[in-house]
Amino acid sequence: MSAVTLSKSLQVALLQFHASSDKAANLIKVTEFIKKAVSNNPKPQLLVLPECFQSPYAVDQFKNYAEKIPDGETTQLLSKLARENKISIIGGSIPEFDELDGGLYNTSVVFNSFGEIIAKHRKVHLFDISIPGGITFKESDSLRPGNKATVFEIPEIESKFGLAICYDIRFPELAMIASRRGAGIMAYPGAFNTITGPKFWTKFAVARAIDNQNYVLMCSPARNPSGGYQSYGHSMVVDPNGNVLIEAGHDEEIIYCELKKEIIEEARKSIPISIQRRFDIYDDVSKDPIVSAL
Ligand SMILES: NC(=O)CCC(=O)C(=O)O
Repeated sequence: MSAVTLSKSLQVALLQFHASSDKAANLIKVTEFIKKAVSNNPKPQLLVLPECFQSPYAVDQFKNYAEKIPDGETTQLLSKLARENKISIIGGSIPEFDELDGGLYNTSVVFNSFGEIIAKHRKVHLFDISIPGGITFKESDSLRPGNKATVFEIPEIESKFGLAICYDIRFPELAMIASRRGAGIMAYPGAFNTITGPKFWTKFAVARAIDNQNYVLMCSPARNPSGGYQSYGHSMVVDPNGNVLIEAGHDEEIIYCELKKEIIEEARKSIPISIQRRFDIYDDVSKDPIVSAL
């Protein structure tokens, strides 16, 4: 495992708000939430947005909100907001239209504090489920899956991250790959719902944190009673020992948290699972996967 890359202390903010069917209003809302978050004292160094923050979370709607990246208006707006506010942003996710292959993807774009795109993750595991009497959802009806794990570094805040989207959290490999490649933080923009959220959301956040002894950031849309898909909310930050440091309710709010490098180091030193792996009896998933930032 590479040494963990995290500045001594990092201030983060998770912005929990809901989207409506009005894209222009959604872009105004994200602008307002970012302005509010950066005016906090202490000012956060990194903002995390929710999954699908400029569109409804609906398979038959993604095409109507999809944009090219980087040319689309949402990517341009986040770049400008990152630059103007001198802040790094993990840009939740938006439906992306790729004109080269004609596909739609659920894509998260990351900006440094100069507004430059430094990472892009396309949701790898699509949310295709059917729970009798509960919820049926089939992202693959309109989306294509991404084909790589995403690990990136933000030099200005001296931190390395893994990035994945929502349902991706059910597959521990992406977080393992990131942590073994030096990430101290795993970020998941995600929109669990009122059926699977209460059962699984916190458990997965804690599991991915303990598996890898890293911080986990989960940023959800707020619940929107007048919308269709009901997001769970409960954005949270979990520390490397599996403690939930802060948790939102299900309404719109911003939560702030300080992440500390020494907590990761202590967790990994005192219970050194990271160096006790038995790759002689099972494979190291971080060895030759397809990984990149962009
Ligand atoms: N947006 C999603 O991928 C939802 C995932 C989810 O709810 C789950 O239970 O997993």
